[in-house]
Amino acid sequence: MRAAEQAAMDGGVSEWELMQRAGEGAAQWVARIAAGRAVTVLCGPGNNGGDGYVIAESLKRRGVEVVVVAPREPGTDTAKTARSHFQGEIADSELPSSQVYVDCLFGYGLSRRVEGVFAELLERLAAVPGFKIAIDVPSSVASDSGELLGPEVSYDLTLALGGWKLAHFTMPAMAMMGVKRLVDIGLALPGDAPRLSVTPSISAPATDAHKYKRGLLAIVAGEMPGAPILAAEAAMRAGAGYVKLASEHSHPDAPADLVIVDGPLSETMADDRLSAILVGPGLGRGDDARKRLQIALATSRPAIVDADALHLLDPEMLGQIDASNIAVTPHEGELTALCRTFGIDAASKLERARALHEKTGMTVLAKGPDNLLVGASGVRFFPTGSSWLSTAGTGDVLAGIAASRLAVHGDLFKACGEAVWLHQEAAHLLGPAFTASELAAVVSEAMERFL
Ligand SMILES: NC(=O)C1=CN([C@@H]2O[C@H](COP(=O)(O)OP(=O)(O)OC[C@H]3O[C@@H](n4cnc5c(N)ncnc54)[C@H](O)[C@@H]3O)[C@@H](O)[C@H]2O)[C@@H](O)CC1
Ligand SMILES: Nc1ncnc2c1ncn2[C@@H]1O[C@H](COP(=O)(O)OP(=O)(O)O)[C@@H](O)[C@H]1O
Ligand SMILES: [K+]
Repeated sequence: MRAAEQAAMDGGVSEWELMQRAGEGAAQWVARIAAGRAVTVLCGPGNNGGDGYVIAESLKRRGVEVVVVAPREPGTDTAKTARSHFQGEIADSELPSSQVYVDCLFGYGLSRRVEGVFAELLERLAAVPGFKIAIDVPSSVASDSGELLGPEVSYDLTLALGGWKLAHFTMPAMAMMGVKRLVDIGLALPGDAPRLSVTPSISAPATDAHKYKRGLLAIVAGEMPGAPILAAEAAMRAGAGYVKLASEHSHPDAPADLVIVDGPLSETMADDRLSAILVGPGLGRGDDARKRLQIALATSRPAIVDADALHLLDPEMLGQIDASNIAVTPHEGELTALCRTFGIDAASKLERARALHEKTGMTVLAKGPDNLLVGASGVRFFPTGSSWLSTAGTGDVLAGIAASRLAVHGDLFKACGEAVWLHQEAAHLLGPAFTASELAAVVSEAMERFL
């Protein structure tokens, strides 16, 4: 953001002009929400506070009753300019009772824990009823990590200024932001900046499609039969023309349309029509599992590696293959295990996922409420999905969808992104309290949104 703002200023747009755009853009939202009700604006000492004075003045001009609470005088030149343009009432620390609150204490300049008068104000803000709006980011949130550096306030709306910050899509910060909207202030973000994933567009099979052309996916089963079946159920509904389960177990409950191959894995993997491989769900973690993983990866086919397999991957195994053919889909615990194995010591989820990608060449989909994808096309965050996804087996469904998409087009980064969207849409269709197999069953219905 600082680079983008600097570029705009080098191009002749002053910081004051940017602040006016940000403040006016935010004030339009606030005025609509206030709908005639009184508004209290909390202004901090930096440019986030400056935005607050612009918002307050703009609201006043529109006839809205406004009180500014500012425990400190502005410290930056631009915020001082903004302050001087505000003609209304300023209180120094008491939070008046109001129906709409606008929090402009700190933005991306927050650099240490919020304490003293600012912490007290945020604690009071947390306790009062009313509609609460965070400007740019909630004031106790570190915008680059999503870490909480002060009192937790539950906001109804967060207005990001000029561009999304990492905190907008990272836990724990994103959970307190309410609805999120972006206020455009005319900045051009650098091409390699982390971005929000855009809704994918999925094509129906070509007119001349047949099952192999649409993609043959092999799912490598292992010790536990349930997980690969769940993945297969999802994969059969996510685009691949042919899904095979390579298993040495009997699967009496497997659907009739799933082909189960029980011969030696090396023979199944020798089929040169294979477009993609999924290995990990239900694999087990013993010697046999390790061998199966090695056989699967030795094919050099694009692969989704998930669940148990994430505890077996190590630098030695990757040393023998082209790891750029692999996407891993770890949850928090699996990401920690991978970082341990590959000697990565980084603090935030983004830094860990990025380091894992850079060190190994693998595409990394670090899943969870704050899904994050790092790979050949950069970094992508995703809109928040249904928290009902937090149930056993939904990870297997995600892996099945990703592997199926991979079998269709062979692009790891794209497959992982599409999988997150399809997974979330399937959850959305089901509403509350579904099971993983119900989730797998509606993946084809979810597909409709993206065709
Ligand atoms: N630079 C620009 O071009 C623009 C910036 N804008 C706004 O400016 C914000 C960033 O402004 P700043 O960089 O001035 O930073 P902030 O306004 O976020 O806060 C920084 C100020 O607070 C102090 N501070 C940091 N942590 C503190 C703590 N825990 N307790 C007490 N004081 C603390 C700092 O020393 C500094 O004075 C953005 O979030 C956005 O709202 C917008 O106006 C758009 C244009
Ligand atoms: N609170 C949540 N909000 C949104 N999505 C979630 C939440 N918790 C989990 N998920 C999603 O559900 C899936 C869970 O996967 P995982 O942890 O591997 O479960 P399992 O191993 O039981 O299949 C992931 O895709 C994750 O992103
Ligand atoms: K703020």
